Amino acid sequence: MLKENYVSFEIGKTKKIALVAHDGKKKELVEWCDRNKEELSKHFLCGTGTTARLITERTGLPVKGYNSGPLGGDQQIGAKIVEGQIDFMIFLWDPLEAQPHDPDVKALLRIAVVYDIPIANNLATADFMLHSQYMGEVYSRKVENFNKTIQDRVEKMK
Ligand SMILES: O=C(CO)COP(=O)(O)O
Repeated sequence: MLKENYVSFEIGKTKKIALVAHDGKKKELVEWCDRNKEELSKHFLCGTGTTARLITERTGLPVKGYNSGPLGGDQQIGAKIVEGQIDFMIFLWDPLEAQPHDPDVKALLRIAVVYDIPIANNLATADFMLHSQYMGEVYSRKVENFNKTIQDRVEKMK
């Protein structure tokens, strides 16, 4: 039963990492990326517009930039998660500052949980993730089998 409701996704050794930080946390994330640029350079990096630009300027690492968060960047990253294009995310959201796009922030965090994406919301977690043995291995994460869910729902509606 459990088996048919879940499908597993294989993640290669090169991870696709999303990097996002609110304004009050950007300096922290940029400095963390600089300290860890050797490890990060082994992976594919992307991020919301301003965060991506600042990381590239400081570290020289290529970071594919989406729109700025308040202009839809969080949603673009959420869509990439749904498409299987992101393996894990470092998202330093600011617990002390209200955001105009709070619904987008929530949506991104929610969809990352739905798709079993590891998420670091602070640098301590980011450190643990980056130094995990799984970084150098192929890893399988399990997500609900959405085709099965749709099929079950369609059956119920009949
Ligand atoms: O607002 C953000 C995440 O919610 C981040 O967007 P920027 O990187 O464009 O500032």
